[in-house]
Amino acid sequence: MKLVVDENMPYVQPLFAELGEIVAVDGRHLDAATVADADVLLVRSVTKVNETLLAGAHKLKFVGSATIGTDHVDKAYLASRNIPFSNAPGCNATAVGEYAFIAMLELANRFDTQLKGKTVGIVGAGNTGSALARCLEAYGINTLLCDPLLAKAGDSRRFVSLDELVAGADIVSLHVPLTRDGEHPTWYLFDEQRLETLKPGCWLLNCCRGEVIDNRALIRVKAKRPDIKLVLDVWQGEPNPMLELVPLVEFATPHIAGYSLEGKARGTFMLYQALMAILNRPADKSLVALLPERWNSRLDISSSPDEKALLSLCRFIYDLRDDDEKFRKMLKNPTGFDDMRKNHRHRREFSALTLSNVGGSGVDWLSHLGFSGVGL
Ligand SMILES: NC(=O)c1ccc[n+]([C@@H]2O[C@H](COP(=O)([O-])OP(=O)(O)OC[C@H]3O[C@@H](n4cnc5c(N)ncnc54)[C@H](O)[C@@H]3O)[C@@H](O)[C@H]2O)c1
Ligand SMILES: O=C(O)[C@H](O)[C@H](O)COP(=O)(O)O
Repeated sequence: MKLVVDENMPYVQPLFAELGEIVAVDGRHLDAATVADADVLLVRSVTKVNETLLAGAHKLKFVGSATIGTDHVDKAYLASRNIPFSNAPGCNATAVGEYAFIAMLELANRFDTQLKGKTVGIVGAGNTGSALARCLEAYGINTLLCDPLLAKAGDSRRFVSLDELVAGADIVSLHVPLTRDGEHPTWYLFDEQRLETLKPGCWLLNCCRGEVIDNRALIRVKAKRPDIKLVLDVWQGEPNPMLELVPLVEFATPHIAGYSLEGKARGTFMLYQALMAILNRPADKSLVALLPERWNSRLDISSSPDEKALLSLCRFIYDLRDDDEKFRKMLKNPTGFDDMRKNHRHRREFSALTLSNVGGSGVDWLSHLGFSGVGL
């Protein structure tokens, strides 16, 4: 069996080697010839999976994407060829939620204000939006959720319309899939008109797909509205973001919000489970056995941290400033965006760090935030 696999997928050898020959490829430049005799194709978001790529791949038994998003996959085409497809819903949701939460703490620190007391609007309350909401609620932040599809499906949480969210939120964080059709398409959901209605001093974060914001309009609006502060992990036209947009952004990263070690590993593992089920073979390997141990030293805290101390704690896990600095330097190189993604040193999730409360009570919220705890 020949498995063509994106080279940026960890743990492929231990999970798939028993099935046959693994050919690791640069997913951004994968061509039809390379997949022509593949039995299995495992991709990430940078590979366009469509008729152009697969018309000659007659042996293909399975296509998997180790990602949450599926806008790079022509699922109707796969269905028309009866090729089973799986993605990895939720695999990196914790990573995205923690990234957005940390970014908000960083913004508060940079502008000498407090996250505490602000209202955060979350557009799209699925896996990543909910992961962010959990962090915010653990820290006592008021959230507004907008998700007309979940509202219609009977989700019991309280939802508001997008207009209400934008009118009420001091911070807006985007967590929707990229869609062009249906009742609630998200392509340019934040167009010039919508961007202009953001509250004075609003912070806007995009960790979903670049094209959910009209980036050209964002540049125009930002010129008129310097009060708006931006965190962008995703960009229209990746891997070539509009270079004039980058200096307007407070924290800029190359689509790595979901790049925790755990998140990437879960993505590969979910495809392993899906493929084994299709091949009718036991999926007897363990994800926990693949991952490195949690950090074994624990951090003692004597009292509930204030916001500055919380930021220090978060920076211990992930210092967003480092990636932002690297991103701005890397962009000078034409392949910098992808190079940085390829060589990214995956961060751990909050749960990798064990906190111990040596001082008493009042710190339960840190375990709700995601940290592992001893006596919290
Ligand atoms: N930056 C990254 O590294 C990264 C990582 C993971 C996911 N993503 C992107 O984020 C997207 C969301 O991920 P998820 O795990 O939360 O997906 P999800 O499917 O669990 O949740 C998305 C939610 O958005 C809602 N939605 C759809 N259209 C909407 C609209 N017009 N307005 C409001 N809500 C709408 C859906 O009902 C759904 O509940 C993915 O599709 C992917 O494109 C990016
Ligand atoms: O949809 C997703 O899961 C994310 O956007 C994913 O983390 C993107 O990473 P990539 O597949 O491009 O490596």
